[in-house]
Amino acid sequence: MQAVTSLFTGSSGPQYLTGNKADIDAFIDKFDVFLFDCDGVLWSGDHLFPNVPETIQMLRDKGKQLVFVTNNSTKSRADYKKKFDSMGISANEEEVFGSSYSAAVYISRILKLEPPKNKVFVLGESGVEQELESEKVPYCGGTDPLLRREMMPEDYKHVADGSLLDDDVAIVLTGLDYHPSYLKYALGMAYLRRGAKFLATNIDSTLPSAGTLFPGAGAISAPLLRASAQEPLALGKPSQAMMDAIEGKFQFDRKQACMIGDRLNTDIQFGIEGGLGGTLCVLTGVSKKEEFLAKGAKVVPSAYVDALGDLLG
Ligand SMILES: O=C(O)[C@H](O)[C@H](O)COP(=O)(O)O
Ligand SMILES: [Mg+2]
Repeated sequence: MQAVTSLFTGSSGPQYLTGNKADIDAFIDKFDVFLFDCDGVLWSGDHLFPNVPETIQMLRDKGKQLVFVTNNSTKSRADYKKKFDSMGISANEEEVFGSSYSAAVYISRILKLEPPKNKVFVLGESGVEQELESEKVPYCGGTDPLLRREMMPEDYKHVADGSLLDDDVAIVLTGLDYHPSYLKYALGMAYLRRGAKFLATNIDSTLPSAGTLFPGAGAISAPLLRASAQEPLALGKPSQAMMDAIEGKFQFDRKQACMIGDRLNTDIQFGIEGGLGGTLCVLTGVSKKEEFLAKGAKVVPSAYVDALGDLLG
């Protein structure tokens, strides 16, 4: 893959901003809009990183437009509003654009499948279900307690003869699922073999939480990729379908926008491929500075900080 570097990456590589107030202020002044990743930038699971609410407020006080762009599909925009409130972060539900919403919008407004054959089989949590509901897209699977059980001998026959399948399913959508089961995978595979479209909210391999890494959405969908020999269309970062939808909803000049994230192959690549004015890598999550400082690094941000709170200078 051709190296993708940000417009503002000086010849000397990405700018290290931590501890340099003048450079921080100059960097912030370049942009009117900040797209914020969440996991690994604002928090790690339920652990809020230091000075995050103050940093968000500082940018608001400078009149910056903020959009929260997360690949974490387990929560809906309404759920994120609750999480922001619980952590004292001033943010509105309308400012959230998650991968579950991105997938729901793609299905309802781009695919626009005709009922009744427009149902989605979900391998994921309630965030996906809530966003499908918000777009009036029918679904099954997901958090259905009937699927959180052992595969029974008779299930094989009922999957094979179709009696356990819903004939209206036209899409299999995978996200981060904390309750995967062999039965869910068996149903997902049966729908794909019937010709259902294979979509994913995102395919991040890992999830940063509690200061370490856990299996991510991509690890959850991997068994289906292997079993079906099909690749899903991923609608989260770095998908440019998501960037186009965000630009359409929030109306901003990409050159005046900066993507802030902790992961090179989602957040930073998303900002760079989207032609944004800049990207800022925060080192409290997945990616390490050695990855983008290395000679010939493939994805290089414009600048980086040790932690988001460093922007307070
Ligand atoms: O596995 C996942 O889904 C990701 O690790 C998680 O969603 C990342 O969320 P983000 O950093 O985009 O907020
Ligand atoms: Mg992240």
